Amino acid sequence: MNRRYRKTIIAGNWKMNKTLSETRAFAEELKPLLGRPKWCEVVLCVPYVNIPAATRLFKDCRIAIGAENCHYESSGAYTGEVSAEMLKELGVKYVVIGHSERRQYYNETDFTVNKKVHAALEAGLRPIVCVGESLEQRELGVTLELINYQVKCALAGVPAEKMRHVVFAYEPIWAIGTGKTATAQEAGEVCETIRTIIRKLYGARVARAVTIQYGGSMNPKNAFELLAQPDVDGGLIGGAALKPDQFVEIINAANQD
Ligand SMILES: O=C[C@H](O)COP(=O)(O)O
Repeated sequence: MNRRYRKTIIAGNWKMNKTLSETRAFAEELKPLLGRPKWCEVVLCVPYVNIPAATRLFKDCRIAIGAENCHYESSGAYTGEVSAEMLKELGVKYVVIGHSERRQYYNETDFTVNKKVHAALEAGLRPIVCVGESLEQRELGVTLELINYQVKCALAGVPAEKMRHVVFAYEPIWAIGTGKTATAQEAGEVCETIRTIIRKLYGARVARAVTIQYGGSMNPKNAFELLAQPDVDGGLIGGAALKPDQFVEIINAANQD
């Protein structure tokens, strides 16, 4: 974390979990555990159907609401899809783009990720752009080349003045939901690489202001060490964000002086 230049963001990604009543129960349990907001911004990315309730339930504890995906067009004949504009009007602030589960199960490509980044920025949302390698790619030694490709594709055509709204999340696929975490060094190395790519594209001033999260089995036990890496500015948290006590412990790790 480098709080001098950029915001630390702890974001939960609930994926396809929690009904409306479970969302209410989560809020009730979480609120008494939350301390005073300090350094970090806290975000909960929830299923579309829970967004209206979540924006109301978490407003008084200053948790921003995010969506887990959006379409790249602003409207049209795309049955079942939701646009960035629609999310914006509901009070959504962040949107996860290009999560590996969407790339794997819904054929999202670096090309659609780029279109969605543009759509999110156009609508006034902050995209949390996910990049990361599979186990095979790590073992082949191509992680950094792949990250370079994913980051450059995601940012194609994004002007420098919009970059302060963009967040990256480095999520090694082999660490997602597996209990296997990247070591702090591995996470730090890739997050540093992402910043270097942004520096080459946009210059040092832009690069040092971009928040880069780590995601992949982050939990109360490993959060502090991961967040202590200079280029790891927060977390995108799946499983541990479903449990109020664990999520708060991670927020507390990010808030330590
Ligand atoms: O978006 C969150 C990531 O996929 C991490 O999920 P996880 O914390 O359950 O490994």
